[in-house]
Amino acid sequence: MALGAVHPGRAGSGGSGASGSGATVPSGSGTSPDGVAPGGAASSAAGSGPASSGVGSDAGTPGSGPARDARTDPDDGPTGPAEHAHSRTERHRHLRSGPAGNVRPENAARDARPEDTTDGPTPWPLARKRAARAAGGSRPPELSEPEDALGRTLAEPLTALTDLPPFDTSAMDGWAVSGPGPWDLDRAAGGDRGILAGHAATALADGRAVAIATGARVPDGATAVLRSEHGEVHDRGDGRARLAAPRAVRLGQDIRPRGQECGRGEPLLPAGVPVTPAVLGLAAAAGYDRLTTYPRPRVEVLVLGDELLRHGLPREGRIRDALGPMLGPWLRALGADVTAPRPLGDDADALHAAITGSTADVVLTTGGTASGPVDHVHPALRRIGAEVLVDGVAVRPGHPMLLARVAPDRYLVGLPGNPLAAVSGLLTLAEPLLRTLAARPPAASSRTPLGAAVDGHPHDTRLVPVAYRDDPRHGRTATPLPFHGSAMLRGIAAADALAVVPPGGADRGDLVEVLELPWPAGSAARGPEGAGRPYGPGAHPGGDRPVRSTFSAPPTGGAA
Ligand SMILES: Nc1nc2c(c(=O)[nH]1)N[C@H]1C(S)=C(S)[C@@H](COP(=O)(O)OP(=O)(O)OC[C@H]3O[C@@H](n4cnc5c(N)ncnc54)[C@H](O)[C@@H]3O)O[C@H]1N2
Ligand code: MOO
Repeated sequence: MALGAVHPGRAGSGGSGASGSGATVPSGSGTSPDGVAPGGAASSAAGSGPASSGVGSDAGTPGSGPARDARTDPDDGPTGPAEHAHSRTERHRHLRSGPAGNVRPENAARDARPEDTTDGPTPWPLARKRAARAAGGSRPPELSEPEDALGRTLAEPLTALTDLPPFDTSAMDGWAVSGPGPWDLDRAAGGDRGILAGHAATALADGRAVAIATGARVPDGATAVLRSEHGEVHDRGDGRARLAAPRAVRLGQDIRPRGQECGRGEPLLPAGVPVTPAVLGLAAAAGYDRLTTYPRPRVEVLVLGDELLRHGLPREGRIRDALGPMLGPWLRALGADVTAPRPLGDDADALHAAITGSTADVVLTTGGTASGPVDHVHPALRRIGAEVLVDGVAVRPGHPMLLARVAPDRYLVGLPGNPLAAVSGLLTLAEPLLRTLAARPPAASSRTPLGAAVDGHPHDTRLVPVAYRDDPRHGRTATPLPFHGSAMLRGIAAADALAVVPPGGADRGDLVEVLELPWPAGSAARGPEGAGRPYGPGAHPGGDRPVRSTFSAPPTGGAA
């Protein structure tokens, strides 16, 4: 519950007079049009639009936050909105002059921070590294049942405990034949239905054939399997039949030889591989009943905030807890074991007791990271003498996020309360920490061209929800989505990934790092009214309907 969130310098920056915005509160209220309609009509009118991110209160204004105020940040530079409200034209001018095209040269010296400075927010890439290295590794490996092993990491190589297939197997329904045809059909050998999968077979003599099912063990003496659609049976009237093959039959045709996939003792997968459903299948086929895996880190989620409701509609200034329902499944997808989120309200003693009493590897708090009167996370950490490893990160949204060691091998990740800021903290700090604790392999870094320009924060990284779209010029692009304000989840709920936009911004077509989300790309919401509409001119999501606000200030909040 941060109070006083109105940015002191924002009054002059609001009120572009532009109409048609999705913002429902006036500038200075904490809801920024930045998150709503980057590049939208209002932004062009203001000349410093929402896309000039990092400029609204949502994107945060450097040096303005309580977390920063607590420790003077020499790197923050000027804090006034005027400094940050670069027009797109202005930004492009800077971009063109920079060698990498992204960082404005005149900011480069100011932005350069020594790798391990303890002052000021930690640069985003360094924060992720620190989180990954905070823990030495996982708890010791253990034998787990397949259903528990799913999503964990193999602690030992998977070695075949059997040949696969374990015997010569028919690949087709038809007949096992011995030698060149035609063949005497042996109806007695396997009964009417021939040899079925899972049944034993007697040896087949040269010149004879027997019906066989897919997956059945091929009898000794068989030289090939003839598919049912490729053979002709001629009844000889005396209860016997002849089988003929109009086409030539190759030796070994449609027989899967024993050991074709692997021999017993052959390595199948190395240690360190994540256990996917396919790995579970392979392990079962190869003879495993249980797997040796690294245990999942245990995470306890503490949801702070007296204003939060767990059911029903927002009322009397209170809102629904959006993080409790979201974080459990998200953390599970990141490999953690998560208990039901605990709502703690804004109670300093309850927080202290919950942190010190927890047996989880990681306590994850939501809200209370700033320095409002009921923001208890920092005081709680001081009270227990925790070692703060990351205290604020140069990223928008989410800059007040933090990471601390609260006891040997026990960690606390403090996520800011604004929901998209919490996602930012989850991916910046919790994901790398949990990756190490779960002994998961590092995520493959992937870079994708941006589908539209994104204005940058002067010296903080931005994380922007994107959807993958096909672009005639750039192929698959990461197209920024609207509704990416720190208090909003509408953009991320329609997103395939989060684009990492470097300080200074990036242009359409620039390759940017993307953080994949733990659900399939392409499953994001689409449609004309969906948040999946791309960012850019004409994509103003709030411009086509009235804004429901009791305030009379311009709905866009201007450049804010
Ligand atoms: N004077 C300043 N105030 C604030 C600054 C700043 O720089 N100077 N930074 C802002 C930023 S950025 C963020 S992010 C927030 C972080 O604040 P807290 O971590 O202390 O979070 P709260 O104040 O508790 O909540 C912030 C906001 O989010 C809502 N919230 C909280 N929990 C939930 C939840 N589980 N589900 C949905 N929404 C939640 C809460 O009601 C507030 O609206 O601080 C700013 N303040
Ligand atoms: O509102 Mo804050 O930018 O960290 O999300």
